[in-house]
Amino acid sequence: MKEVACSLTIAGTDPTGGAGIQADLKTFQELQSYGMSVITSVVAQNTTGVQDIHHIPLAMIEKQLDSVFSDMPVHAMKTGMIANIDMMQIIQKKVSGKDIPFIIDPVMVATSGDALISDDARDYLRDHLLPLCTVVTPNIPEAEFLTGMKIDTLDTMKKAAEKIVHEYGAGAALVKGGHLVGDAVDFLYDGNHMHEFTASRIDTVNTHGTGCTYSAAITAYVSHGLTLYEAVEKGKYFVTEAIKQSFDLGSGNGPTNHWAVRLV
Ligand SMILES: Nc1ncnc2c1ncn2[C@@H]1O[C@H](COP(=O)(O)OP(=O)(O)O)[C@@H](O)[C@H]1O
Ligand SMILES: Cc1ncc(COP(=O)(O)O)c(N)n1
Repeated sequence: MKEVACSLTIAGTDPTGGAGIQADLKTFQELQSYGMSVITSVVAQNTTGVQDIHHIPLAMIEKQLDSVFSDMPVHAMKTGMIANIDMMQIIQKKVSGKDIPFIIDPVMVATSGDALISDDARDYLRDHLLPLCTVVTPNIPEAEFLTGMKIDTLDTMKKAAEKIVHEYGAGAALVKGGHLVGDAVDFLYDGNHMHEFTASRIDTVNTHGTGCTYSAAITAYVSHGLTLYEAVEKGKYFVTEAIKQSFDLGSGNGPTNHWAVRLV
């Protein structure tokens, strides 16, 4: 029988296919990890913003998780948009105690600026989900919220990564610098070592779903058995190429190109 790596995403949707569950599944597919998904919220959104959000009933989120975990192997899992505390509690209950690498993309606000989760859910995520994760992947505004720090330099990015690990108990923190100026620099801190991943900044507005794509790539690589460092190194290459060869689709922030690495 053929062995296959399996990845699970627990997140919200994007009908235009650039972010959320759709971006995660496309990325898993490109990186040859069998993709599975549990939907938390159906989001009416496009490249210009969020038009509406419909939350999946809690019992249905729980049943989807049970459907996957009772039947399928999961070699790595990630979360994206988890809109409220009730949803977080269910996910906390279902992933606790499982010996599966767990990547949290602490999605709070869409690229368009629209809020995707409630204010109190941000606190809950920090206090109750971070201690469960292998790595959390905040962008600058998310890292600022998690740490209460002003982050506007490479040095403050590193300090935030250290705080997220030492004060909030995340297994590791990958603080992403897409929202700063200059090179696109990310820092991975694993409790012992600080690693830097740098790419030249690409001049484009097509950044819808970059965080989803990056965290999904890391999840897929980890599902294949790569170390976290190796997964982030390869994930950074994947997302950079996906931005470099992004599509001018829609009238706002267009989507990244998940085929990019296969094409280069
Ligand atoms: N214009 C850009 N050029 C190159 N890399 C970028 C650009 N914008 C973002 N990135 C990279 O894309 C990844 C996602 O980062 P970021 O935009 O900070 O996250 P999010 O999508 O969660 O807001 C990071 O590796 C970041 O460095
Ligand atoms: C359902 C959902 N999840 C996440 C994002 C954030 O996307 P980005 O990667 O651009 O921050 C989004 N727009 N929609």
